Amino acid sequence: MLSLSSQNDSVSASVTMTWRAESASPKKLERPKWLRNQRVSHWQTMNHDEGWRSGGRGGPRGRSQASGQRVNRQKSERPVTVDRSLDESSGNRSRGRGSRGRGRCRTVQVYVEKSSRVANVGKSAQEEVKSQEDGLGSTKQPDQGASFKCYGDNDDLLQPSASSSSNNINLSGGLSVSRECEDKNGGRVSCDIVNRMEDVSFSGLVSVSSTSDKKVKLSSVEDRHSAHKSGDVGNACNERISRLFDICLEKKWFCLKSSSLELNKEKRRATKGYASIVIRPGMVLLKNFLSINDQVMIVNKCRELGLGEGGFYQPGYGDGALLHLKMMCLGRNWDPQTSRYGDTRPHDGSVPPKIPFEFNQFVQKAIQDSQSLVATSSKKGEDEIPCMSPDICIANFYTSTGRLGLHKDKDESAKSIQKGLPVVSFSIGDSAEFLYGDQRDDDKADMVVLQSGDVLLFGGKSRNVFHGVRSILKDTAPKVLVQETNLRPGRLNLTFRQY
Ligand SMILES: O=C(O)CCC(=O)C(=O)O
Ligand SMILES: [Fe+2]
Repeated sequence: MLSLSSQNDSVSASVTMTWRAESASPKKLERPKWLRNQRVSHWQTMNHDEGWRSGGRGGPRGRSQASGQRVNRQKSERPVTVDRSLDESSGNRSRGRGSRGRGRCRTVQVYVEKSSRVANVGKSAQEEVKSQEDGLGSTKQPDQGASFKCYGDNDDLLQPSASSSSNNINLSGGLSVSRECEDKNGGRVSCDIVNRMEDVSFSGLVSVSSTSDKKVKLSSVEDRHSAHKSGDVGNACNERISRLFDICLEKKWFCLKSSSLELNKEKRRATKGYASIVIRPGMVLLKNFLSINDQVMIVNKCRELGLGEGGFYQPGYGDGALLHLKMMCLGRNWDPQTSRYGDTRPHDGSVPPKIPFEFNQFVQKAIQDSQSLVATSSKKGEDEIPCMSPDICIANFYTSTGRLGLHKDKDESAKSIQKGLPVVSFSIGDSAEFLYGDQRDDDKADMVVLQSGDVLLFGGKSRNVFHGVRSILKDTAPKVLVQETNLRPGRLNLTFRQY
C-alpha cells in the first residue's frame, strides 16, 4: 500500500501489489520498478489465492510518517474552467463559471510506470485517425463530446486567443495542449468550439460532408452561429440531446498500427498486477485494477448499452448550458437539471439500462480489496470504507476536450452519504487529471492522474470530497484496448453508487 500525503511536501508510503490470477505469481518479492524512485516504508504483495504477504524494505505494517520525501507538486500552467460544480449555498450541483487565475493544485504523482507511448509514437492516435479519414475522403462530423453553449449569451465570447495556448507536459510522458478563449474583458471562457475541432471523428448518425478538417471546422462554427441567430437555438439543443453517441469509432475506418514494443510493454503492465494506494482517509486508488480484458468487456458492454434506450446523450443544465461530456445512467437516472435521481429520463422518458452483473462484481472486489488494504494499514476506523451495493452507475464519456468541474456527489440518499458509502469510479481509455480536495477551489485541490484500468474509491471520511476532471490527456489510452474496441479518443468513466 502506498499512502501519499501531500501535506508539508512530505510523503509516507507503503505499497501493496496484487498479481492478477492470470499472471505467474512472483517467486521473489521484488520491489516493483515503478516504486524504485519512491522512498517506500512498506509494501505488500498479494496473490489472488494466497492473501497478504509483507515484503520490500520491511518496516512496520501500516502507515509511517517518512519525512523529507517530496511529493511532486506541479504548478499548473492553466486555469481550470469549472463547468459542473456544487453551489454550497444552495446545496445543489450547479455549473460553476470558469475560474480565473492559475491553477495551483498539487500533484500527487502516482504512475504505475513512466509511459513512453506518446514519446514513442511519431503520430498520435488522433492524427492517425484523421489522416486515415482524409485518405479515404470520408464523411465527417465534428466531435460531439465537447460543449457548445446553445444558449450562447454572447457571440463575442467565442474568440480564440492565440496567445493563451499553452502546452502542458504531463509527468507520464504525455503532452496535452489546452487553449482558452477570452471574452471582451479578458475573462476566460471555455473554447470548445475551437478545441473540439481537433477531435473530428466519425459518427454514422449525422454527418457533414467535407474533404478537409478545416472545412469541418468552419461549417461547424457557422452552423452553430446561424442556429443561434435564427432563433433556432432550442432545436439545436434538442437535436444534440437526442442524438445517439457511439463511444467507439466505425471499425472499417479504424486500424491503428502499434509497434510490437509498445504492445509488449502494455502486456507486461497488464500482467504486473495492481497496486493499492490510500490517497487520503477514505480514498483508495487501485492502480491497474482492471485488466485489459476487463476493460475491453466494459467498453463493449457500454457501447452496446450506450446505443440503445437510455444510452449516451448530451446532458445539460436548466439554464441551457451543457456538460463537457456525454452521459448514460444505469440502474437509475440522474438528472443534472434537477439534481435528482428517478426511474426514467425526463427528456425522452427512457428507462435506464440495468447495471451489468459483471460490473457489480468488479465493484465488490474493489471494495473488498480496499477494505483489506485499509485494515492492514490504518488505525482502526480512520480510513474505513463501508460496504456498498451499487444501484446506480453514471457512465461519462469525455472526449479529448472533456472535463468536469469540482463538485460533491451528494444527490444520493442522506443515509447513504451519512454512512459514507463509497463512490467507486472506473477509468478506461485516455488518462485524466483528476482533482480532489476539501474545498471547491481548483487552486487548493490535489491532482492525481487516473489511467486506464485504475479504480478509485471515495467513501468514509472522503465521501464528501470535492472532485472533478481537469483535463483528458490525449493519446494515452492503451493501444491494445483501442485496437480491440475502437474506443474513440477520450475517456470512459463509470461511477457506481448506492442510493
Ligand atoms: O470522471 C470522473 O473521474 C469523475 C466523475 C464524477 O465525478 C461524476 O460522475 O460524478
Ligand atoms: Fe462526482
